[in-house]
Amino acid sequence: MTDESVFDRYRADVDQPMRRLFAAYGEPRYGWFALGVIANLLAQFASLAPPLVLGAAVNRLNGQTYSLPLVPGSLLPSGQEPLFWLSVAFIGGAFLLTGVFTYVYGVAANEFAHGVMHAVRVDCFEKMSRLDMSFFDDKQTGETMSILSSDTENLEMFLDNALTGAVRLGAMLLGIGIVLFLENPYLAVVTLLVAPVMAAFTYWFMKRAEPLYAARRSSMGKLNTRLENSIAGIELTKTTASESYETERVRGSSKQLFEDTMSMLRLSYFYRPGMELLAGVSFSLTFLVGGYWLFVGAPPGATGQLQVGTFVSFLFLSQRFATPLAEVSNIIDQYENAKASSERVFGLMDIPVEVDDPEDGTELTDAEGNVVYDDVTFAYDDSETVIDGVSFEAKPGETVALVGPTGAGKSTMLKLLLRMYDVTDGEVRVDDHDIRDVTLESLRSHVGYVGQETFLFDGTIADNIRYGDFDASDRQVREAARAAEADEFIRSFPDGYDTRVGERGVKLSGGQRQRIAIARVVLHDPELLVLDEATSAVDTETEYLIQKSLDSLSADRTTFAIAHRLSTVKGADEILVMEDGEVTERGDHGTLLSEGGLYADLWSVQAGDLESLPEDFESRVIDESD
Ligand SMILES: Nc1ncnc2c1ncn2[C@@H]1O[C@H](COP(=O)(O)OP(=O)(O)OP(=O)(O)O)[C@@H](O)[C@H]1O
Repeated sequence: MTDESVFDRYRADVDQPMRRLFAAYGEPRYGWFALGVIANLLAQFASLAPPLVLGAAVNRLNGQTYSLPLVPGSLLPSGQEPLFWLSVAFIGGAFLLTGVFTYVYGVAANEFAHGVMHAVRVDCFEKMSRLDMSFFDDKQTGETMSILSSDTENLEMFLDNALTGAVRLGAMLLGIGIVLFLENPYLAVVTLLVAPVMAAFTYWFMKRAEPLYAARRSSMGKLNTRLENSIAGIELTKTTASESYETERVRGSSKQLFEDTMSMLRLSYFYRPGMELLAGVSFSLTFLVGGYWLFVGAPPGATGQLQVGTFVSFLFLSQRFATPLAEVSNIIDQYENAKASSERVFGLMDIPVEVDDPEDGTELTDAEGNVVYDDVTFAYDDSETVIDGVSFEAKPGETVALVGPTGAGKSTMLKLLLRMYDVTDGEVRVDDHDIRDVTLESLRSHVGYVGQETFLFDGTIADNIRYGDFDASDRQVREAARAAEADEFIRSFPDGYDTRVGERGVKLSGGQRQRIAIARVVLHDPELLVLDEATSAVDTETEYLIQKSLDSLSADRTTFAIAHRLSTVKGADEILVMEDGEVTERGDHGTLLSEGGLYADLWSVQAGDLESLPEDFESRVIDESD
């Protein structure tokens, strides 16, 4: 469902993701990268020394000269015993150096890879938190989570393992190639004869593997989305006894992933032994030609003698080919994953933010709380108009109530004030500023919002009241809770204000969560208050308590209240009755009752007086979009 998403649109336009990744995130850490590469090269070169020393020692024992590539013979001692000790020192020193360089390489490569991963993750989150509400309306949670976790991990794996693995492989091939040529060019050609075949085989593998990796990634994404959805909907699954249905759905997605993984692995398992076989061919050829040279005489085209020690070194070194080459499939695997992951990362980063801070935005300071909706029209995305030419004014300190049938556009109206979305036409002004001209932070910090459902972060009750005013003292938190009629129930918990609320606040009742949300607003003390059916989800007794605290909260600040229970907004300065995105009636409670319109009918319904309803009542209150 989320597969064909806004992500795909921007992902498709990401150009050269890996280059961009290096330019944007690699650059500040190039020092670590360079150190890692150099240490890696040195470690590889040091590890080539023991077979060469072994070869030289064997030569000496056969009465031939003890020589090492790149080491001038004049520096070497001539006696057998000093040469023995020198060999021991060389071999010991080579292992020591390999160890030290491998350590340096490990530290540097990880600093680089994890540094990039950390920066990418934080930037992705920062970008995500600035994205428009409409992005979240499309429910991209699973996809966004997987970018923040598994995609950044893929990048880390590639930068840490594969990139340095590739460097190591290159260093190994280069180092072995050079050493072999220095030792014996003829035999070196024989040993390296299979290298072009290996390259062709690798190319073939990469071409075949690419679509298989893509298929696997896609089924992995689908499975994640499925799991995300199934876990989020566990309550519905249980209440409708649909566990087996959900399991079947997960089984289907998991089976697809299994099959795609197996097709990929079948190719991969074919490649790895294939490379090992080619490395074996290289070894056998070296053995064949070198052995022939030693036992029979110079092979066609070769001149001179082959020393036994040189032959031993060759055999050891040509064996070294196999392991790093077999790693190529891992490197390709991780490269493909990282490429797709950086596409996803930059796909997210490239999503444009519509509702953003204006350039040179004004700070809304000391708002008085005058709010004007001036001929406001709004539609979500490109769909039909939800608010249609609405105008009204709320003077500082006034309460404006919005009532009307479900789907009429009441919540949408208030979301426009918070700039969760921008108006399509007209403007919303606070203290004579078009809200699009002031900074988002200063606008929102002047508005307190209590919705139908309250989200609480996992943490303590005090943390949740303090959310948004993080420096508030314990005393201020308690006072706010008292004003929100929450102090009493909070203190009845054994841990009081330090009680942990559980994920999303599940350990508290709806009414308790709502009172915590109100306490949060009281503490914040905003000039504007938005109450979107703040009491709809609670019982009558709690509603009474909440209403009491809301009444005192709204007494001296501009308040917008949406209510289905009309008794809660009876005292509002102005009541706007909305139908199909338009304000069809306006006035205070008395005026609206006397007009005998929809408001008066709704009031009759709530008073239980169904007899007096006009015939068209039902058709007016039924949401046509349902
Ligand atoms: N995020 C959204 N994306 C697209 N359309 C939306 C979105 N939210 C609401 N709508 C549509 O906008 C219209 C107005 O919805 P809104 O929530 O503002 O109505 P409401 O009057 O507050 O309803 P209720 O009283 O049921 O909360 C509805 O037709 C709804 O389907």
